[in-house]
Amino acid sequence: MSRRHDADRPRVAVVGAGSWGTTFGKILADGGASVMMWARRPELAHEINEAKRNSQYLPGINLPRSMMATPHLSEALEGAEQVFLSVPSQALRENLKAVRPLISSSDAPVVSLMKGVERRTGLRMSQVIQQELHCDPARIAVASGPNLALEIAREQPTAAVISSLSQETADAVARRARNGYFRSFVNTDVIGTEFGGVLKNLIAVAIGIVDGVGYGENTKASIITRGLVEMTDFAVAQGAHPETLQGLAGLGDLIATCQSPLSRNNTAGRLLGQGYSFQDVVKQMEQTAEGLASVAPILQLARGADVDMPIVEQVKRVLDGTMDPREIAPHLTTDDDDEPQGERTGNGQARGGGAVWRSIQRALDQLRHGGGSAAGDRP
Ligand SMILES: NC(=O)C1=CN([C@@H]2O[C@H](COP(=O)(O)OP(=O)(O)OC[C@H]3O[C@@H](n4cnc5c(N)ncnc54)[C@H](O)[C@@H]3O)[C@@H](O)[C@H]2O)C=CC1
Ligand SMILES: O=C(CO)COP(=O)(O)O
Repeated sequence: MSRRHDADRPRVAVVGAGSWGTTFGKILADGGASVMMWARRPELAHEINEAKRNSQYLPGINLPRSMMATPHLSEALEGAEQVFLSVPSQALRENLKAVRPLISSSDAPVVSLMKGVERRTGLRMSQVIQQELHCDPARIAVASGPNLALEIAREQPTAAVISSLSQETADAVARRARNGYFRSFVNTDVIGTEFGGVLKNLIAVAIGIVDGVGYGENTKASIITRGLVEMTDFAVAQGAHPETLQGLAGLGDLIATCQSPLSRNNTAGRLLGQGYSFQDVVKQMEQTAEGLASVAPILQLARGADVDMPIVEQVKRVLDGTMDPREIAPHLTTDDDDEPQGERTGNGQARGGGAVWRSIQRALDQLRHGGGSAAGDRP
């Protein structure tokens, strides 16, 4: 089968042909683009081209004819109007070094589909892209939301947020990344959108631990609810808008990832809760569970911003083997001398405290004064 672009369709490139890269390629192709995937392994590129399948990552899914793959990065990127990146976060920087000379004369938007931070630097993926490509940040976008790959590959409807400092870039990417089963909203809060995706992974690991030890719905509901406060306090302290964490990239993704056995972070947590060590879990995971590498840098950033993250702290302790998973709770059980806290005040934290409550109040104020809906994702 030929791997030539259809001249009538806009060309896009997707770097990384795992479960999300391949699914996003299908979203783009079903939205009208001619998609060239870069797959590291030639045999995977061959399977995508010849069988229109990616049987390892998306069993049972037929891929569209307008989706092709190549093991050659230069071929994937040639003439691409938009470039989507979907490799594990820890591998992004090394891959960008190869991408850079190939797109140096292009001003195509570069879009991160990833949900991790770099372990060594604590940087978000858009920051790593900016550093390695030396490009205008207005060219960079990120995509995030409740997007379990296999559900989307089965064309079950969902939505996401495309975020860029440039409204124009966000709009251009959102127009490309939409079809009958996938709706892209836009915002300009890159920090909130990226951290939403990173942080919900950590809460999903905690929920997996709860499942693994066999606790029930109360424990999960309280960890999800307090987890959202933790996520919001952290993200706001880093410069995010609280509304973003109430949207698809925050609450939406938190619900999807915490509830679904398809989630790799949730699965990794379940194994930890069942008593497997961190090393055993890493060995058993066949796909990327970003949360495992993000815990330490997130806690370091949280300490720097004076934000408490008791749930994420417990995940770290379980990963380190210094806490029995059965001690998992929405609070640190070792802090039993704490004074009672106001539920929504976030414990008076430095800058992020009370962000959830403030955003709810702002929304209520706007409604009361006839100001329409609260700020946030817009289609
Ligand atoms: N799978 C999902 O449902 C979703 C995943 N994501 C994010 O997408 C990103 C990619 O994850 P998945 O595709 O799910 O992971 P995956 O484990 O399914 O696939 C990762 C792909 O990257 C390749 N890879 C591994 N190491 C590499 C390296 N050093 N250089 C180049 N390629 C390498 C693998 O061969 C594989 O093709 C992650 O940040 C994840 O959080 C975001 C939304 C949904
Ligand atoms: O980000 C995801 C869903 O939105 C996928 O979650 P996992 O990486 O835990 O599978």
